[in-house]
Amino acid sequence: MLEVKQLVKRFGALAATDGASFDVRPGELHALIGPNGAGKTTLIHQISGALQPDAGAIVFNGQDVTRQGMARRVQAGLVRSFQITSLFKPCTVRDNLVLAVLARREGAPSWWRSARADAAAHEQAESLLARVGLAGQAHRIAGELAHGEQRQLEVGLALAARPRLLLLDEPLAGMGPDESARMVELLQALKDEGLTLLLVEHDMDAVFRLADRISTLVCGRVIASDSPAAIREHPEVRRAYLGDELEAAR
Ligand SMILES: Nc1ncnc2c1ncn2[C@@H]1O[C@H](COP(=O)(O)OP(=O)(O)OP(=O)(O)O)[C@@H](O)[C@H]1O
Repeated sequence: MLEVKQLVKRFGALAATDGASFDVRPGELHALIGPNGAGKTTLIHQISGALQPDAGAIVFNGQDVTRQGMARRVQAGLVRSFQITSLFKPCTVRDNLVLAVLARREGAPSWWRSARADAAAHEQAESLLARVGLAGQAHRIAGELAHGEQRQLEVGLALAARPRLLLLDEPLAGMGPDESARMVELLQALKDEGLTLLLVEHDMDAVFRLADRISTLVCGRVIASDSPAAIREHPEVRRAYLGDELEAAR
């Protein structure tokens, strides 16, 4: 579904990605791991279209999207989860999702109709609420949700774009154990629906529980792409990053 080929992104003298290559297969949850500063976020930004690579190629469903902008990629189904800062914090959870559904609709948005009166958008928003585990929270103000719930809503906003591949950058960051468990459950449910996911995550427990395959990025290069079992035993991965983290996740 996604082929990342020899991506290079330089910031001055630093090559944040330095010939990174890996692929994501349809229906899999693929995790991207690596030490701090390895280039994971820079890689995700290039895949989503937020950053232009200096060299290399990104192929999505057989189409070279390397020079396409973010909006075109989203239309094609390559969607990065929104950041919390793009929630409409003064609005309710339901209104956030209704607006996301309207924003992603094909063709010109019908702004002359009241968003609140759009039955189809409401129906889709209700289904998204249930999918991300916020069905009981529809009337709450988004800015007043707990951190973990805001991240669940953020996934809901991304799902409103009907992704074929959903990119998630550290969805468990800053969460307590209960919030993490809920997000892991949500990611597992999305995977069970058949959605393809690419996940950057430092929580090795979650990564090894959820991932079908794992790519390890070190100094801007993917040094191994394999099953969790093979990555766990991979000598170079253990040496570069995972020795201690893997023992803890066992
Ligand atoms: N806009 C930028 N300008 C200059 N240097 C940058 C920029 N963005 C990232 N870098 C540098 O590129 C390298 C890779 O950063 P990146 O954030 O992609 O790593 P990461 O693997 O996501 O790290 P972490 O796990 O800590 O989030 C780092 O050395 C970082 O300081």
